[in-house]
Amino acid sequence: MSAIPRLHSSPPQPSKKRKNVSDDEAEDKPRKIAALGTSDGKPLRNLGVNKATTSGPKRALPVAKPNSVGNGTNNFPKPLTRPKEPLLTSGARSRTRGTSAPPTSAPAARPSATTTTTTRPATRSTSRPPVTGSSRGLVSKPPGNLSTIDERRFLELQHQVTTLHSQHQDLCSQVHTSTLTTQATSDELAATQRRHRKEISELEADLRKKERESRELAEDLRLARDDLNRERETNGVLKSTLSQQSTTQVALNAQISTLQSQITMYQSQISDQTSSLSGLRYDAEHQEAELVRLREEAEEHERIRRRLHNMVMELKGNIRVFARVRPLIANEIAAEEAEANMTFPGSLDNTDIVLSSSTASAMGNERIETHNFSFDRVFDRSSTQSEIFAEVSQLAQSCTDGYNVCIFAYGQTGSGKSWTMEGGPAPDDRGMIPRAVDQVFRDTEQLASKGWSYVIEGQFLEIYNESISDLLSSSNIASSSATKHDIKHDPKTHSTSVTGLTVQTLTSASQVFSLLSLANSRRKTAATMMNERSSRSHSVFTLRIIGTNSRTGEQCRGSLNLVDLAGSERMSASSGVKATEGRDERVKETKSINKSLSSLGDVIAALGEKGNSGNPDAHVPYRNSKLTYLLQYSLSGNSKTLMILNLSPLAAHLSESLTSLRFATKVNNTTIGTAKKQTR
Ligand SMILES: Nc1ncnc2c1ncn2[C@@H]1O[C@H](COP(=O)(O)OP(=O)(O)OP(=O)(O)O)[C@@H](O)[C@H]1O
Repeated sequence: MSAIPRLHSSPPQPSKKRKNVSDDEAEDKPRKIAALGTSDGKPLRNLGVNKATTSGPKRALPVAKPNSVGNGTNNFPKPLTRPKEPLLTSGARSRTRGTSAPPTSAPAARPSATTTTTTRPATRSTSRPPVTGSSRGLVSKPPGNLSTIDERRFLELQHQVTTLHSQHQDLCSQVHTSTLTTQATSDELAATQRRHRKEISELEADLRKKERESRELAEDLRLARDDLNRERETNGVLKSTLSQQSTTQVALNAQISTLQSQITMYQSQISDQTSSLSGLRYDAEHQEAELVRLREEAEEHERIRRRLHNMVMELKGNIRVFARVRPLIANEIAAEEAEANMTFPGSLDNTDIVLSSSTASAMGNERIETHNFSFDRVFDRSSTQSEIFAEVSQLAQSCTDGYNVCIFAYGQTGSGKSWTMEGGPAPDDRGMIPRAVDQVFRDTEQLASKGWSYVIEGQFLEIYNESISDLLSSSNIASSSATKHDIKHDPKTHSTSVTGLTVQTLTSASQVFSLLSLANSRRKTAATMMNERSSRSHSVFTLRIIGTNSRTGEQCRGSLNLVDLAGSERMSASSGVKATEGRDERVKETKSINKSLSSLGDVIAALGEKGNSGNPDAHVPYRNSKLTYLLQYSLSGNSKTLMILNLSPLAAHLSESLTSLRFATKVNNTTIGTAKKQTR
């Protein structure tokens, strides 16, 4: 805006002139007022000037007529008022020109301020009426009818009029000068305005351009602000992340310093331990030698243990006999069957059983007989399976040491043989077979730490009417019974095998249990087909255990035979079958059973005699029955044999119980030599 000139600035010359004019007017005003009034200050209208001049030439005081100035037709001076400021508009300028400015030709004749006084008479003579001449005439000669006072008064007024005329001329000259000055100023102002308009239009164009630029800048600014806000948000996120990272870093630094101090501590410990390591190494070598020595010692202890265990078993007798009386079962209780009179004296060692029976004499008197029996252990009606196995477990352990072991269950039908050997499904009711199998697998696992590894094989057969059936065969029991099975002995290894019999390699006790249940289901099928065949047959479950010691190279071969014998009742007791066909079959069965059981007794008796005579070549009739021939190596002096005599609690079975007790006593009194370990 500095380029815009100030509207009120004007060239110095005209301004100075105008100022001079104003100053002159300011100086002239009091004089003019004073000149127009009387000496005592009264206004001129109170004077009788017009009245006085009515009679003379008409010369009125000049009255301002705006449109008559400068047109040359009116010579009256302009009123004694200050000239107006010229307007800036062209209309105003034109009016100013038309009223107060002289004609355009006037500037050529316009005198300067200094020449005004010298040229005034000439100007008056050309453009104004000859006022001065008539005035002089009045001054020089007043009317003759006036008094002296009035004449003097007239002269004074005339003088005043003259003075006023003179002043009027001066004022007109000043007005003219002012008009010229105003005209110049107006032209200059117009030029300035045009220049200003041009400048304004240029400035407006600039302004529009600047506004456009401003809008663009504002848009840029808005975008930049948006960017800035986004950057601020990002910055805030980064700041919070940074503060979290800083916190984590502080924690990590603390951990690092802790770890470094620990590392320093460990390094010092390691250096300490390194120095003691050589000492420890020396100790370790010594301890290793000590360990070898201890291991050898342990193996020696194991050998001693086995020897001592065997000695204990020998002291107990190679054929041992337990007697067990079963409790009454539900149907017997319901039928209120009478119990036999059995007592168990000697509660400390549990080895005795006393049966009392009453018979009527020929004279009709009642005769009471008591029968005392003594065995290795006697178990009364309340005994449990685990109590029986506590005595049997040592035998099961012997077979892993390389001995042949044979456990018989002997007794009449229904006396509890199967219950004792196989037991019931509940864990507490499990019999000797599952418990012995468990023990064998446990022992082989424990002996593995002493260098022993074992191969265990199993077979399960049945002897019915002197023929062998395979209870583990995949074919049905009838076709299996038709297959001929021969018994073979190997005198070198003292092992027995049966031709055509299924032999399973066993790896766990659970596998054995599934085999036993398979065999039982086959026996039940056979029982349906063949009339209580299970009670009339011998079943033999055999585990063969072959051990090898990887450290000592020692080998051992043992076997465990678990035998559930057929019912031992006599012919008279089993003759209750009415049908001829069934009776013949039962007679045949009974004969077969009695033959095998009496053969068993004969073998045991012969073994006893052999032991007593000291003749190793004495004959033992093993071949008299399939059962004794099969169990040859388990009954000989090289084996350990246990007979569990099962007894019925019923009074009705007392006679059979006494027969069984007498047979068991015979066995119990037999010494069959010293068991021999089958090792190489
Ligand atoms: N100690 C016992 N506790 C409970 N019940 C028993 C016991 N002993 C045998 N029993 C039950 O007596 C009944 C006959 O037992 P078991 O079948 O074992 O006799 P067994 O001598 O094997 O007969 P068989 O010669 O006919 O096979 C079965 O019902 C059996 O559950």
